[in-house]
Order: sequence, then structure tokens, then C-alpha cells
Amino acid sequence: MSHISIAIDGPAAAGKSTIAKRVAKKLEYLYIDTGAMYRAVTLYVLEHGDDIIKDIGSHIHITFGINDEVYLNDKDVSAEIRSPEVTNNVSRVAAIGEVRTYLVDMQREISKTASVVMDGRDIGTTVLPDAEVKIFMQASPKVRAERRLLEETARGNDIDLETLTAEIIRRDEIDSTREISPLVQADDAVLLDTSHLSIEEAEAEIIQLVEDKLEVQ
Ligand SMILES: Nc1ncnc2c1ncn2[C@@H]1O[C@H](COP(=O)(O)OP(=O)(O)OP(=O)(O)O)[C@@H](O)[C@H]1O
Ligand SMILES: Nc1ccn([C@@H]2O[C@H](COP(=O)(O)O)[C@@H](O)[C@H]2O)c(=O)n1
Repeated sequence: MSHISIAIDGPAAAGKSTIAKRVAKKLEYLYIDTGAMYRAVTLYVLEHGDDIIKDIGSHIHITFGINDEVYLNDKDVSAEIRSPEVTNNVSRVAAIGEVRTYLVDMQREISKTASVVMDGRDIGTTVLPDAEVKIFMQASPKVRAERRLLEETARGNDIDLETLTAEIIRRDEIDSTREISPLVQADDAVLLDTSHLSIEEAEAEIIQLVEDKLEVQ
């Protein structure tokens, strides 16, 4: 049986991982959070220096647990990769060619083993250009920063809306202007603006798109 791929791209805090995870669960597909992979590499680079990047494959081994935990060289780093230090450095590391080649190859290999919902910045354009369904998920910077604020506050982190807005805008700017695989909407991706959608509504829109697409095939 051939595998189905669903690509979800978009800027920071648009809701990609929340919705992608739910869609994957509903369809019983594998969920792959490619941002988590770039974050894991960044954590390792921060600890060991940029020099390891030229031989990245011999230093870094990334795997996912059954509840989407992220393992870096067999250590669960799910919490560490969300630290402000990693967040502030990840777009710089993700712009490096060797890092992208290494992770894109890994992401493509995973997609050959199962039907996947993969979210990131370059899935529809570069990683899985033949994905059956491509979504470009958007929301206004204000809505995205407000959602992130709720999330951070719930985690007990003391951070203000201004700082979060600046962080989101800065990361989007680096991600969308880098030379290799910048964040852009694929020509054949469906734009989904979640600014005025609940999580359930956004999920339902994607499920509908998948059902429509698979019925036609
Ligand atoms: N449609 C929605 N309505 C309200 N809140 C939402 C919606 N979608 C996502 N959220 C919330 O917004 C926050 C950011 O969502 P999420 O982490 O899924 O974004 P993301 O696009 O994966 O971000 P990043 O690329 O930075 O990892 C989360 O707290 C999530 O619960
Ligand atoms: N396909 C991807 C996915 C992510 N990135 C980079 O990683 C950063 C963190 O991603 P999150 O989804 O966890 O926020 C993101 O800002 C990008 O720099 C990428 O380049 N390609």
C-alpha cells in the first residue's frame, strides 16, 4: 500500500503542531514535528559548538517516542528544546546547509515508512513536494503572540506579549529570508488562516481537505 503524506507549513505559532497532531491522531497517521528536529540539533550545537555540523551525522541521532517525546542521542530532550536559548538560536542553525540536508534526508526516509502528517517550514516545498495534501497555516502576528502568551503563562513562564511578538516576528523574518528552503507557501498549498478558527474548526477544515482529496484519487 502506498503511503499518504500531509504537509503543514507556516510561520511560528500559527497552530501547526497542535492541529497536525490532532489530524494525525484522527487519521491514524504518524505525526512528525520537524521543528523539534531542528531544535534538537540546535541544543546539541549550543552544548558542543558549531564545529560538529560538518560531521553532523556521526554526532546526532534523533528519534521520537510514542507520545511525541523527542530523543537526542537516546536522551529525552522534549522540554529542553523549548527553552528560550534554543528558541533564540534555532533559526540561525536551521539556515545552515549541512543541517538541512541531514534533517531533510531523515524526514524523507520517515515518510517512506508510513502515512504521515509532517509540519514545519519547507515540507510542501522541499521535503515532500509530492505530498497529497499541502496546507499553509497562517494567523495574524497579534493572534499568534496572544496564543503563545496563554501557553507560556499556563506553563508558569513570566514573559510579556511584546517580547513574544518580537521573538515570533524575528524568527519568521530569518526563516522566510534564508537562502536554502525559505518559509514560503507552496504553489499548490491551501492557505488556512486560523486567526478566527478554533482548534476544532481548523482540524475539521484539514480533515475535510484530506477526505476530498483522497475521494478524488
Ligand atoms: N485555532 C486555534 N485557536 C486557538 N488557539 C490555538 C489554535 N491553534 C493553536 N492554538 C494555540 O496556539 C499556540 C501555538 O500553537 P502551536 O504550538 O501548535 O503552533 P506552531 O505553528 O506549531 O508553532 P511553532 O512553529 O512555533 O512550533 C498553542 O498554545 C495552541 O494551543
Ligand atoms: N521544516 C522546518 C521546521 C523548522 N525549522 C526551523 O526550526 C525552528 C523551530 O521550529 P518550530 O516549529 O518548533 O517553531 C523554526 O523557526 C525554523 O527556524 C525549519 O527551518 N524547517
